[in-house]
Amino acid sequence: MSSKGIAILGSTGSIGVNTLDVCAQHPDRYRVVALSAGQNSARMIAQAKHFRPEVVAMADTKAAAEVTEALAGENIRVLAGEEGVIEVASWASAQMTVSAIVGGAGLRPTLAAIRARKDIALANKECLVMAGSLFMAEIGRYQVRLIPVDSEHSAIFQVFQNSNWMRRLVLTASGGPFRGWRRQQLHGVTPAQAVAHPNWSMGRKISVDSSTMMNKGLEVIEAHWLFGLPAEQIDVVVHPQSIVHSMVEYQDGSVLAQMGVPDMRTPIAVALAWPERIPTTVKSLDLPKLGQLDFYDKPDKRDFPCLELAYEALRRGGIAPVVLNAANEIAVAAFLEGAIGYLEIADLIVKTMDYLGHAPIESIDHLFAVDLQARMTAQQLGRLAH
Ligand SMILES: NC(=O)C1=CN([C@@H]2O[C@H](COP(=O)(O)OP(=O)(O)OC[C@H]3O[C@@H](n4cnc5c(N)ncnc54)[C@H](OP(=O)(O)O)[C@@H]3O)[C@@H](O)[C@H]2O)C=CC1
Ligand SMILES: CC(=O)[C@@H](O)[C@H](O)COP(=O)(O)O
Ligand SMILES: [Mn+2]
Repeated sequence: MSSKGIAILGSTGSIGVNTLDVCAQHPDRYRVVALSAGQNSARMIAQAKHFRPEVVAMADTKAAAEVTEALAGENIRVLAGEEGVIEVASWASAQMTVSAIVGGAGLRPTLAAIRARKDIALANKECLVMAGSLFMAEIGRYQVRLIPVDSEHSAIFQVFQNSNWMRRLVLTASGGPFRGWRRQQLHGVTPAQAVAHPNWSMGRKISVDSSTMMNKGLEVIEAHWLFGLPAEQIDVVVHPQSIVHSMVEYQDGSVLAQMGVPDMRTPIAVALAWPERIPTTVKSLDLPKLGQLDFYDKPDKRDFPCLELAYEALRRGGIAPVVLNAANEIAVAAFLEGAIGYLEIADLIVKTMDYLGHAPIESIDHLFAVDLQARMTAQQLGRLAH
């Protein structure tokens, strides 16, 4: 059996570390050939010494200089800046690129990987939120395989049969750390409270998104592009245990769900091995010990407006999802820095979407221009420092 070359974008993050863990369990199947990250030079140096890739890249040039110095004499190329990350994404000996940079910064490198004909294991949901139709067109044009890593979309992918016979998709949402809270209780929420997800250990940005329900909104848009169903056929149900990762209801009434303990190494292993399966060290699901699984309606939009904002952006199309995503990234970063309060996250997204209005997206260059404009607008409307 020949081994598969793997490039990982965002190797120092939560998905990146879990991906390396799965690869380490199967050294005969996977060769880690290229790694990239942002600023965490210490973690990258340790990963490079352990996995011995051919190349690593740091988006941050100071971090790249630190990695270059630490890896002198190790026969590992070190690249810097976004160009370096793009080289890693399209590295010649990689067959698959794992897209796990957080936020819109992942879009250019992931498009580069597609154009270099790499199969894509996609964790970065922002790519599809921002560029859905253009992104899927590139996947078709370059004839590469796109396998979702996001747990809900991996679940649907695993039980997917034929979209013609689907009645609806049902995405499960944990409800996050503030499940059941009302708007008046959310005023004084702190970053430490917002990143404390009840079931998953994840990066700070997606953890805040889970707490506002924006994560589920982004996932509705992601599901639309991956599986081709309109907003009206994509539902959300709250499931606090995160054991049922999502469901597909077919027109004959049959509902297929995928279950497992909440551990991202399962969807990562599915993406790396598809259409085969590989063993992982993920614990078995002990249903008698769990006792029961609970399901509730999604929260009232007056308490958690972000989910409905995302549905609205999907229905509007054009620039709306790009603006939604950009404003959310600015607002979440500002909240994490203590510059705005928790409830101002949604307020700033609404203001930015209202300010920029409706327009079609004409090209990928136009999309990046709108993204930049939306980020600057959100900063101005929120009176935030650039
Ligand atoms: N964590 C999870 O369980 C899940 C995550 N996802 C999605 O996967 C993606 C990654 O999430 P997660 O792993 O939690 O995030 P983390 O914050 O843990 O990791 C983000 C990674 O991206 C790198 N990075 C950040 N900015 C840049 C940049 N400008 N250029 C290059 N690299 C950059 C970081 O590098 P450094 O730290 O070195 O600065 C880090 O390696 C997100 O889109 C998220 O929505 C989806 C489902 C589940
Ligand atoms: C692990 C994963 O896929 C996350 O996107 C997760 O779904 C977040 O949980 P929420 O359901 O709370 O958004
Ligand atoms: Mn998810």
